[in-house]
Amino acid sequence: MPRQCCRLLRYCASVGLVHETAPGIFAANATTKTLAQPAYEGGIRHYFDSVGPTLQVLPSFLAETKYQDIVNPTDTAFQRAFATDLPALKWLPTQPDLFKAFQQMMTVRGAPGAPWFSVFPFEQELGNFAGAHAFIDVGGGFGHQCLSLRAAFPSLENKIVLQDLPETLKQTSFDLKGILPMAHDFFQPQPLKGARFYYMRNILHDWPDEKCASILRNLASAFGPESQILIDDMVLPDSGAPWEATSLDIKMMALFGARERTTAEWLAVIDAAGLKVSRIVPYSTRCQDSIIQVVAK
Ligand SMILES: C[S@@+](CC[C@H](N)C(=O)[O-])C[C@H]1O[C@@H](n2cnc3c(N)ncnc32)[C@H](O)[C@@H]1O
Repeated sequence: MPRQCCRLLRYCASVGLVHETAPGIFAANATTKTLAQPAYEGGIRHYFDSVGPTLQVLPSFLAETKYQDIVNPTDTAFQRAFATDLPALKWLPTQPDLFKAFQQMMTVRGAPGAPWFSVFPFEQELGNFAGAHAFIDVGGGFGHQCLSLRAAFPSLENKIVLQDLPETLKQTSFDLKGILPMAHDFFQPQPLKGARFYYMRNILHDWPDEKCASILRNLASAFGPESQILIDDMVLPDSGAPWEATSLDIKMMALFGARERTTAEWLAVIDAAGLKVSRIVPYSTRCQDSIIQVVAK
């Protein structure tokens, strides 16, 4: 093996990324195999190429803005890092490689845990709903949540809709058979009326409070008598939040001018949209990823 490769692999072995089976001989381990999957590779690229440069400028950005709350998606450390006036979620789609890495990473976020619908009483809530669209994944990315729901509930075939920006839908390589893809901007009124579930995973944590209220109002405008919104996001504890949650919160601050939220903060945002919470069902213990069930007041 060339000396250069050996040197790099010796480093990888020292931090557990490969096994050193004999002097100068290396083998892939479970970590190597995980990180070689496109979704995890996407995660590494996203953190190196989009999050890293943003966090590098965050300290000076915070000092310049005198540690004020960051609530404007067009005035965050991200704009400084990438010399753009666009919000991160508008700029990233203009950079296909960075955007693909971000979307790939999202397909495995939370993947090792129990799926949300195995804890939230999904079937019971679905009841005998007979409308055309049972489940709309609003801002559903590459469609991974739609696919796992369809696999768990085959009767939902052709009743699940994946909505996202056209740039996202164009890039998905998943076989979306039985799922209806639809380009839709969630800052516009929801065109599909009367669905049972309007589901959003890791959407509202990307936006400041006012924008969240606007997204929620656009969904509520489509409510039929059986409709509800399911927000799938973290609920921060009032104290003692784990590092995974607090670091994601800082990422939301730095890139999007957004935040992870405590129960009180969720209740306030949902109330501002003229809606109410009917229950909160946590489904992952470590980060308190939860389904926040929202209904008309
Ligand atoms: C953090 S990702 C979450 C993706 C997916 N829900 C998940 O949990 O993996 C945010 C998603 O919002 C989409 N998005 C951003 N702005 C949007 C808009 N105005 N309308 C619809 N989707 C949008 C992005 O394309 C992206 O797929």
